[in-house]
Amino acid sequence: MRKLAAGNWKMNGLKADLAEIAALVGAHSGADCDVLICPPATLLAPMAEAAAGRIAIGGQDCHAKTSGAHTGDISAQMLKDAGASAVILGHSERRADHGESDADVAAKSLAAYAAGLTAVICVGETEAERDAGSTLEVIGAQLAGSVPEGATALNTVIAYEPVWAIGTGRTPTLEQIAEVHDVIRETLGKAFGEEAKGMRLLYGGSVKPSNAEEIFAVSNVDGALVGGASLKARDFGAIIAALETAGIEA
Ligand SMILES: O=C[C@H](O)COP(=O)(O)O
Repeated sequence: MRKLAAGNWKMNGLKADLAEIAALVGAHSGADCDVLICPPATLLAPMAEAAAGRIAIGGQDCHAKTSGAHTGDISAQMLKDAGASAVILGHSERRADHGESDADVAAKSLAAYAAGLTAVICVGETEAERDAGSTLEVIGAQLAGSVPEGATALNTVIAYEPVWAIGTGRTPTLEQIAEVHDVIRETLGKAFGEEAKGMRLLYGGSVKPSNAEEIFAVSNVDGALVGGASLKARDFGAIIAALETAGIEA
């Protein structure tokens, strides 16, 4: 399967930062893995133009409906229209800041499919849940509630992001990442059969150039969803290079 390096710019980036995309496209448009950058909505269209189809561009959220009286929201169709081919859904920051439930994430995923976007559906446990020994149970429930019927290897990517590892510089052990990713693959297999084998499973949470190689060598890790280290072409480029190497060695 082709690996995926996805960058989530979160609420960062001004027009001046489009230079990072130009640098990334210049250096990595022929990469031996897929590259996706999800900028804030204000930069979607100019970034898609700068990327010129050589790397993929995605949104960070979408509404479950296609249009209507929903001030401040963006539909999947609008993301597509602006040049996106994917959308991150159910990120823990959306779940925490906007009270998004698994059912909301499932509804948004269906909207993404209908618009022809790939849904990058995020799951992950809090530190308290890990300490309580309920990580696998939490992930299982999030998958069951957030990944809708109709999910395929083409339209769905799952990102495992332990909440306590996001932006903290802390990461799970490689064994802990393997344990969760293996369970995600198995759980998806029970729900979606053969399709699950081709669904890409990304790890996210404090991925950086210095730890990317060892994380990409872990079983069932098919790429990464990178926050802070995706903001600079140089750092993200190093992560892309580590993923390309992992793909060749696999
Ligand atoms: O979506 C990306 C993740 O939340 C990871 O963020 P981070 O790489 O800054 O820890």
